[in-house]
Amino acid sequence: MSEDSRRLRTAAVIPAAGRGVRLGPGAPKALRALGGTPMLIHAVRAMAASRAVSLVVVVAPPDGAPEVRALLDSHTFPERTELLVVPGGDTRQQSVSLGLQALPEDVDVVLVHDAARPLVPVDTVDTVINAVRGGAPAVVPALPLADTVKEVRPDSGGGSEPVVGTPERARLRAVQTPQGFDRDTLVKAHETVTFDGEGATDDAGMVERLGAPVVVVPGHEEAFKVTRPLDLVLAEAVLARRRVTDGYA
Ligand SMILES: Nc1ccn([C@@H]2O[C@H](COP(=O)(O)OP(=O)(O)OP(=O)(O)O)[C@@H](O)[C@H]2O)c(=O)n1
Ligand SMILES: C[C@](O)(CO)[C@H](O)COP(=O)(O)O
Repeated sequence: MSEDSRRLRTAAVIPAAGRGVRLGPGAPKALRALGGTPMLIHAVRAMAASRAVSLVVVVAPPDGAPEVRALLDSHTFPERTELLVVPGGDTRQQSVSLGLQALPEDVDVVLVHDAARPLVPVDTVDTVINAVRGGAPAVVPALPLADTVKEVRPDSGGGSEPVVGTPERARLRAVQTPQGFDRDTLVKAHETVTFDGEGATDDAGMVERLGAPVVVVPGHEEAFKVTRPLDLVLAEAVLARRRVTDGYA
């Protein structure tokens, strides 16, 4: 049996090491409550809801791995789901790299999913996995934009920014997670691609730099990222509706 034919497992890496500065003061964002349960627990359950996902690697705040392990141990997940916890880094990119390093050899498909997207539906997770299993090396769930987007020249000072252009909206997509990858492609991207400034804002962007194809599949409105306080209000409302209509825990 070749090495590749033994790799048949799908894992999810959940970067959860961010502070959540834009959400305001408090605990690290992934540990803040949504419907009385930490956002991270919702995100892990969202990945574990897919029958294809048998391993979830949680990337904890750098000094918080023991607390995150204890938190996971105090909640229930499907029996089929193995959970690992590793400490994260200073940037999202570093945290994802540290999560990838923890993957066992038999994993061939990797999802990378923000802890800050706790309510992604399982159908979206499965759509991404199926597209990777169907042969795409990198798959991104995304939605068309509601707003028109302007490209500006930032840092011009004085509170106003000159507009450089207006990209054609019909060609733009707002990308979400989980992003799905052939493991070797994603690892190569993390080992070889470097970004200046803010760094890569998503993993698919790193794979694009490798020159490998990246495809978009339909995302979901409820896969939005909890970034600012208003997002938390929306997340609480979605969760409350699910609890009434779907019996969601
Ligand atoms: N050093 C970091 C920074 C971010 N993340 C994770 O990357 C995801 C997306 O990042 P974002 O929403 O920007 O989270 P924060 O960095 O926590 O937010 P902020 O920029 O407002 O501080 C989150 O699940 C966050 O925990 C991470 O694992 N390690
Ligand atoms: C990966 C991501 O969620 C795709 O939209 C996004 O780029 C993360 O950005 P953040 O600034 O780290 O939240």
